[in-house]
Parts: sequence; structure tokens; C-alpha cells
Amino acid sequence: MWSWDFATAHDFRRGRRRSEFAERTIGSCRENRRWGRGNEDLRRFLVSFTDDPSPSLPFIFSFTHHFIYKNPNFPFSLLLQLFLCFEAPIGNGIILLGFEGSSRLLFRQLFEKESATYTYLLADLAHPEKPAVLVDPVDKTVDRDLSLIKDLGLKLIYAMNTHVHADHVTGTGLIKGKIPGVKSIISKASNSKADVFVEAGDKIYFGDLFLEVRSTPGHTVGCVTYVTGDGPDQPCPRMAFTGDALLIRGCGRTDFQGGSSHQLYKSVHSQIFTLPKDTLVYPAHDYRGFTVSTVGEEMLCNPRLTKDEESFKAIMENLNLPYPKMIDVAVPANMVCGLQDLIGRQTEPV
Ligand SMILES: N[C@@H](CCC(=O)N[C@@H](CSS)C(=O)NCC(=O)O)C(=O)O
Repeated sequence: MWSWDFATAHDFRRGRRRSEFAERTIGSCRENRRWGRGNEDLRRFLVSFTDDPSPSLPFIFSFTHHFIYKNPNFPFSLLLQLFLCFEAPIGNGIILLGFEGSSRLLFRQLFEKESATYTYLLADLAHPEKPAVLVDPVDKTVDRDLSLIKDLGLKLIYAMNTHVHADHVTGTGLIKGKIPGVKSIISKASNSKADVFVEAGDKIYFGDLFLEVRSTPGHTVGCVTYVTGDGPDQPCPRMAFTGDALLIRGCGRTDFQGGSSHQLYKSVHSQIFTLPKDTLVYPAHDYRGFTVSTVGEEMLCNPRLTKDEESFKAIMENLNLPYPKMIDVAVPANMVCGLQDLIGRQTEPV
């Protein structure tokens, strides 16, 4: 027995949130049908698709629109339910193509509370070796991170930094000492020590997934943002690891390490705000308990970066933040990627 939705194309065009339609419609479907994992992916797809149509599926969107305009009183949800019920095998087959990358990606957001730093673990689960990368590991939480990697049966291949941090020592050096073979990555522009130097446009592969490098200086000269790949087998929506360039409702300070508010403004607007609006924003820090945002959300709500450049510069000049407590220890250590050669020799392999 189906439960019908009273939403019509007319309501739909009058501005009701399209994701609401998808959520409620599929909610009613879920009550009436067995709802497997594939359909959960389908639900996620429809919610994001109806809010921000995916360019990979224009035919579904144009078909729906065409049908609605031809039949303005036909309940939209009925149309969607019909599509789901009678075309499910075909629909799933087509739609889930776009989700292959999401189901193969293992993703964990990890937190180090003293410096309020996020470390990110990403791995390609579909690859036989389950290769993994850590973005912005912290020395104090290396053992936790490596034991998680071991528990999950992953093979860590890269320990990478978004920039030379000033508030904590990177875990990269310790990791290299504990797992020989792991390579450290940082931007060439950072002028610091690492095994691999990256610059704008480079792709860092782990299995068949990759992170694209975007140059986002301004907080420091060598800041980069790592963005999950753009392609049919890559995670959807995309994910941007913004380091300290873009924080949730904030941004990195620009008063040391070659910082420049002019550069930061340009970096965020040209390299991050040009990503699809549903791109998930994962910063290197949060001081208020936020975990994730989206490009669209920050473009609307970021109290600094929604301003014009002159107002932004004025805000940045008047932050009056005390220097990070560990700056004198952290910057020299991070310039050699966390004393990788010295510390590495003193630690036990995991
Ligand atoms: N109190 C902390 C440092 C806080 C701080 O300055 N954070 C930096 C990023 S780490 S260098 C920053 O850019 N903050 C921007 C902001 O608006 O808060 C410490 O002593 O470590």
C-alpha cells in the first residue's frame, strides 16, 4: 500500500525545497518496501541531486522537468515513486554508477584536542591493498591513528600536510619512523623537508582514488588544499581538505609565516569557492565543535569570506589573536616534517 504525497509540480515550482520532496517521497517508499544499501545510496543521490542537479544525469532531470511542465497537476512524488518502483533496476544501475567512488572510500575524521586539529584518514577499500593516506597527522595522536589503520587492515602509503603548522608538531616524522615505506608529502612552496613535493594540479593517488592539489596560500606561503578527484569513480560529493585556508565560518590567520590576507582572499575565492557547492569542507581545525561544512554553506555564511576584499583585510588586521603557544617549537620541527630523520630512529615499528 502506497502513501501518497500531496506535493504537486505547482508547489514544487513555488520554491519548496526539492530535497524535502526526495526525502519524504523516499521515506514513504521506505515504509512500504525493503530498503537495501543500494537504495540508501539512491536516497543520498536524490537528495543531493534534487538540491543541486548532477551534470552526470541531465537526462533524468530533463525528463522530470519535461513531464512536470506537460502535466502540471501530476503529483511530483507520484512520478518519483513510479520511477523508483518500476524503473528501480535500471535506475539503480544508472544512478549508482555515480556512487561507486563513495562506497569504495573509507573516510575517518580524527581529532587532537590540545590543538583542536583534525587529521583525516582516507583509503581505497576496493583496491586489494587498501592503500591509505593521512592528512595533517599530529605527533601526539600518531599511535591512535596507526592502531586504527592496523585495525582496519589498511596500508598507509602517505602522511601529508596541508602546510607547515604553527600550533602543533606534525606526526609525519614519527609515522615514517614507525612504518618504513610511508612517504611524507608537503607543497614545494612550503620550502620544508619531505619525500614528495606537490604543486597545483598534481594528483596524489591512493589505489584508484586520488586527491587533487590546489594552491591556497595566504595563511602560510605554502598552504595547499587537497580535493578528492573529479570523475565517475571518485567520491561524490567531492571533499576538500582545506587546512587552515578555509575554516568553518572562519579562516586561518594571516599574521605570520608569510601570511597575506590579500592572497588568502584570492585563494579561497578562486580555488575553493569555485568547487561544486555540495563539496564537503573539512578544515584542519575547529575551535567551536563544528566538524564539516560545504562550499555552498561557507559561500553564504562565512562571516569573513562573504565580505568584499577590503572588509576582509580589515577583519584580518583586527583579529588580535595571541601567537600559538607552540609556534617556536612547531615551526622549526615542521620545516623538517616533524624531525623525521631524528625521531624516526628512536621509535618502535607498530
Ligand atoms: N590558541 C591556539 C592557536 C589558535 C590559532 O591561532 N589558530 C590558527 C590556526 S593554527 S596556526 C588560526 O589561524 N586561527 C584563526 C582563528 O580565527 O582562530 C594555540 O595557542 O595553539
